Amino acid sequence: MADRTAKIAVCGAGSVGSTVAYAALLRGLAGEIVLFDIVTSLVRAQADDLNDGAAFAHPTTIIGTDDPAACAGADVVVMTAGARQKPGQTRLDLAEENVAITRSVLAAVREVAPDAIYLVITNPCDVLTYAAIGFLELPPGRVFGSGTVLDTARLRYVLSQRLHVSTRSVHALVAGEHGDSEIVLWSSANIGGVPLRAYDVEGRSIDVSEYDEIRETVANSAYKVIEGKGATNYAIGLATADIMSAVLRDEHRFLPVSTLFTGQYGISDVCLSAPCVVSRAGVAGPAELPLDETDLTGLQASAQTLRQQIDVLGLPSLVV
Ligand SMILES: NC(=O)C1=CN([C@@H]2O[C@H](COP(=O)(O)OP(=O)(O)OC[C@H]3O[C@@H](n4cnc5c(N)ncnc54)[C@H](O)[C@@H]3O)[C@@H](O)[C@H]2O)C=CC1
Ligand SMILES: CC(=O)C(=O)O
Repeated sequence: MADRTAKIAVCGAGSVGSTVAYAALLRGLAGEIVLFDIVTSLVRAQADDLNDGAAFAHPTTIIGTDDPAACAGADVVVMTAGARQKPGQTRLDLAEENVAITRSVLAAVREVAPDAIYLVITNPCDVLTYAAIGFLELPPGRVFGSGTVLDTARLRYVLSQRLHVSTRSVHALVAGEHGDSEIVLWSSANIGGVPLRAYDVEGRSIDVSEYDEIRETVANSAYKVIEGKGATNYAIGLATADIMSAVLRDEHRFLPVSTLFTGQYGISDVCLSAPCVVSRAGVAGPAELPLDETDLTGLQASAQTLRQQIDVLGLPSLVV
């Protein structure tokens, strides 16, 4: 059932922004969804197309506009505006251009939506989450990134296919950067409660020797899709709607979103993903799982990759 009082503002009405709005519409997350983009003809057309489907979805008003003032009073602001990867580019290659876009978009939206929860999708997601916390000058818990929620869904899909079980029975997480240095937390992975290392049902199991190849498959998934169709949009649309549900419905759900680390796992002053509790108040955490040495070292190395990028961009420190 749609929450008629909730308002979502989606900045950027390209592939990702429009699919986020579509997924939110289907899940009935809000009474009003505002799509904001600088390309007036595009944003109006996206809203018209979505409104044409209103008869088949939850009652929701969709507005397409080039005026950031329309985001006024939003409960959740989703940042998808910016450049996307061309085939062969990494997410980190987008940093400089997208930091500038994020700064200008969020400055305008914050004026009218100072009480919102801000969710960063634009890449490089972790670096931009860090930048957005600085630009917005809001408590870090009110600003976070989709992080490895999408990568975790990809991992669950790959494991479910190999083990022939539902994705819902796969409890395994991707953490760290939403990007090339991401890691799988193998030490806590389990299938229906059975540790992955001990799992052997109907002759199906995953050997430790397969871990690296599975991580590569998950980390390269976006490159493969971008090679084929120029962008990824459906899975991130669904992932973003799921995160927004955790916020708007105050679900207090553990999700691997990107948040500011302040000493957890020996990591500080960088945004990356580890399980956090997501609720109407935003994000709390990250929680400190008991990681084995390999997972801990991998997480710290991923943090180091992101920290170097933040240094290159000269973003001011968030942890003193
Ligand atoms: N975090 C994640 O898991 C994922 C992140 N992404 C990222 O999302 C971003 C968007 O991707 P797409 O939608 O495919 O790109 P797109 O090019 O289809 O759409 C981007 C939109 O941003 C708009 N825009 C640019 N500057 C703007 C400004 N100053 N104000 C308002 N709107 C502005 C453009 O007009 C365009 O419509 C990219 O950075 C991409 O890498 C994509 C998929 C997954
Ligand atoms: C593009 C991107 O970040 C993804 O699909 O993972």
